[in-house]
Amino acid sequence: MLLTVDHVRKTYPGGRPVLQDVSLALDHGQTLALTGESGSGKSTLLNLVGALDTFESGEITVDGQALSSLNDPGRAALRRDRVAMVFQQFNLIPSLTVAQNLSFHARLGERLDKGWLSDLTRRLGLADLLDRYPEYLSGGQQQRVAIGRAMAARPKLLLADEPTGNLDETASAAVLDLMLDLVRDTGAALLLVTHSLDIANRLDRRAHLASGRIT
Ligand SMILES: Nc1ncnc2c1ncn2[C@@H]1O[C@H](COP(=O)(O)OP(=O)(O)OP(=O)(O)O)[C@@H](O)[C@H]1O
Repeated sequence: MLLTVDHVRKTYPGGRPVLQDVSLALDHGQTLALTGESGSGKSTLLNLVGALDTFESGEITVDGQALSSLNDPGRAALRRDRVAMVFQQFNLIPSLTVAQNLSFHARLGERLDKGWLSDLTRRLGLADLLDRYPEYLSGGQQQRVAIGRAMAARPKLLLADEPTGNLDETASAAVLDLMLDLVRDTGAALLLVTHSLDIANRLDRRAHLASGRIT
């Protein structure tokens, strides 16, 4: 298994547990849609898997690494080398051009493969936009850059939090197609949070989060 989430519990300070007892597993190359009501903890779970936040009990393993055993540098290395994230708000770096955004993560991990990057740029339709800054791009273009930035380092696991949530129907369809193609071609696994059943149905499996558990 590439990812296992085993009886994970997460409580934010001063609150009730958001995740009570969450377990799921994802194999290499598999795609899983995570659905659930607003506030059910989907982003929380994604952040835990992406080692952006910690949990109080249970265990998460990513590519054989138990996250509870990692210190801050270990978590940073996991995010740099094996996991990539795409967010609803795109989260591009505004002071960097498209070209610089695209290579940013791969450079950090010293995993920049220029042939792959130019292939990605072409596939994502970004070749004519490389010198632009994010504020001069449409939402769909920004999300294509974010996907390119995520996939440039060839992550084993892509985490996507409502990646089409800010896009119109046409741009959503294009972004989803590109993301699924890239994930399949690179053998990456995908854990994708969505409110859309249509999107969830395009993925291999579906998990629903409610009352702090997968149902
Ligand atoms: N940093 C935080 N500190 C305290 N509470 C938080 C924090 N982040 C999220 N929460 C709370 O945890 C619960 C789950 O939030 P989360 O964002 O994971 O849900 P979600 O399922 O992704 O929701 P949505 O679909 O609306 O994005 C919510 O009640 C939220 O208010």
